[in-house]
Amino acid sequence: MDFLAARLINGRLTGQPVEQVVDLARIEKAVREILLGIGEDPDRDGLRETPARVARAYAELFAGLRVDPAQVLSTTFEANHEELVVVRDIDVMSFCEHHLLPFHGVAHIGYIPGPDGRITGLSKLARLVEVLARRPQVQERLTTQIADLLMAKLAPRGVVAVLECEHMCMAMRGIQKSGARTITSAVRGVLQRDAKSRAEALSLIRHG
Ligand SMILES: Nc1nc2c(ncn2[C@@H]2O[C@H](COP(=O)(O)OP(=O)(O)OP(=O)(O)O)[C@@H](O)[C@H]2O)c(=O)[nH]1
Ligand SMILES: [Zn+2]
Repeated sequence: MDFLAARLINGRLTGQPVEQVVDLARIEKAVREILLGIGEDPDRDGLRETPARVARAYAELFAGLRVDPAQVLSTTFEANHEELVVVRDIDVMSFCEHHLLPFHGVAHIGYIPGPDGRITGLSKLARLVEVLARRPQVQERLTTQIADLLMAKLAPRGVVAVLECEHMCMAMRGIQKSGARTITSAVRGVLQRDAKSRAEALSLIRHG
């Protein structure tokens, strides 16, 4: 585990330096080619360090690829709480895998702990989002992965994940529609089966 990836899991800076796990030289070479491709001079003063900077930035932005998201949810607590827990407005910054441009917005996550009442730390929900978002993604898969991992690791009675994001590939290029937000949701367990529980969860998410 390298420094950047370790920070995503638990904030402790342990593990290998990032240079040993990401091929920075390869990224640098590719960025230099891109600069040449767009007709720039990669050797001019302002751009000379750019390939190396972009390589370091990519190592950070895609650090989630080097983390097993299940590790994030390894700490759980007993709480005997079998009611809904909702964390709203978790910041999401990810990259569409089609254009490698950012999409960003918020995630709302809710779950009903299982019969053993085990809960996880609230920050772990945000860490889970980070680990899964710092990869080439599509919003639908990111949403599904969040819900499925929570189901697998916490064995809750139900899970809901809702993401609202704006995609830079729609805003800055192509159709050039800024401000359009894409909403995706994934519902599991009792929240999928029971309309009343789902309506309660979604109303907390909408009106929080
Ligand atoms: N479903 C989904 N589509 C996405 C996501 N991020 C980007 N896209 C879309 O991926 C599609 C790729 O379509 P293509 O036709 O292969 O690529 P393109 O010619 O660059 O498409 P335009 O963006 O329409 O110019 C586009 O419609 C993007 O809006 C995402 O998270 N989910
Ligand atoms: Zn895109």
